[in-house]
Amino acid sequence: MTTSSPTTRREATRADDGVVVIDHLTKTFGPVRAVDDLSFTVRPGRVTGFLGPNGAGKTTTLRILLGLVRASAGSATIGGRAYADLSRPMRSVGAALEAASFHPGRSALDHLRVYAPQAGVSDARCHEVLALVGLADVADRRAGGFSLGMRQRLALATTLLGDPQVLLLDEPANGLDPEGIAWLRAFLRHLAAQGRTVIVSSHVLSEVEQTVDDVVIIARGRLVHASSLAELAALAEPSVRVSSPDAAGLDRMIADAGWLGAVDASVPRDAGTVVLRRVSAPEVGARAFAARLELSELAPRDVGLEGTFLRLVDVRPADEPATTTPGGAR
Ligand SMILES: Nc1ncnc2c1ncn2[C@@H]1O[C@H](COP(=O)(O)OP(=O)(O)OP(=O)(O)O)[C@@H](O)[C@H]1O
Repeated sequence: MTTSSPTTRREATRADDGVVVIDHLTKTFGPVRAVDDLSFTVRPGRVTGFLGPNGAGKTTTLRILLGLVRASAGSATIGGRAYADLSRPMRSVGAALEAASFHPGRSALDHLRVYAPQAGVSDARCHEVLALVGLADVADRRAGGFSLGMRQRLALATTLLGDPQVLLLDEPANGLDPEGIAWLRAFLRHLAAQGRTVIVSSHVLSEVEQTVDDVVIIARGRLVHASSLAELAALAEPSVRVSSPDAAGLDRMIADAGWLGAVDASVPRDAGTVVLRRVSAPEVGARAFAARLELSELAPRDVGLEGTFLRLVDVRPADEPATTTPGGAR
């Protein structure tokens, strides 16, 4: 704990309103451990990607945060408070979790008017959020005729009604065309720059990697990795695809070099072709030359961020520790 002057403490308190803390959170559904002793913190002023494969526990975590599901153990708080204890929830947090459903016969504006009293906002705010998401021109059109992208924008407008400090959005780019995706990225960055906490969940990193500052990656309900996107990029490891007309010779070389553990088991292994992780092309070239092994392919692979993400969420032993620092993932 650091001491601070009254002024800075007041500022800090305001910023703290947007801090989301998941603390040793566990949720079981019968025999299923959907969330398993999960802890992480999300800060305001940044866009955070909440990532994990299907069934990882993202929705359950966010539903607990929104007070829709009760935790089995641990806590999930916004600005230090559980959702149920927030004095004006729609001012604190706006969420678009499920694929939004709208009354098809209701106009975009009327849809927002339904939620306005709950958010404690005026009719003017309904117009304002429609303009913010680029739907002002279709305010009076029926939502039933909207494209998926327009429905996503309307869902976003709904979450913004109460001018919330924290935004929780589940796969918000889904259904948007490239122009819409570019708009969404700029918009989310703008919201974070205003000091809001923006959490975007997705099961693919590539969908959000141009939008997020930070990543929280979970798998099987557990934390796998939490860092800035830049730190995640630093975890990329080299990998190389190697082929030889002499399949037996290739196997021998891999064994002699002590690379059996480096063979990527997730890549189909054709006779005479393997993918080696954490091994560089020059290392393989030198070994092959020394072993007088003919190679027909020696191709370094750019795993990219998505590759690093997939490696991290790969099924790992249940007791293997999560990583929160670069270089610690093994
Ligand atoms: N109400 C429920 N009853 C029983 N099991 C549930 C319930 N809700 C979630 N689960 C299970 O908990 C696990 C985590 O599900 P969750 O929906 O939180 O994952 P997710 O990361 O959001 O996945 P997706 O990306 O597919 O939405 C899954 O095994 C799921 O089947």
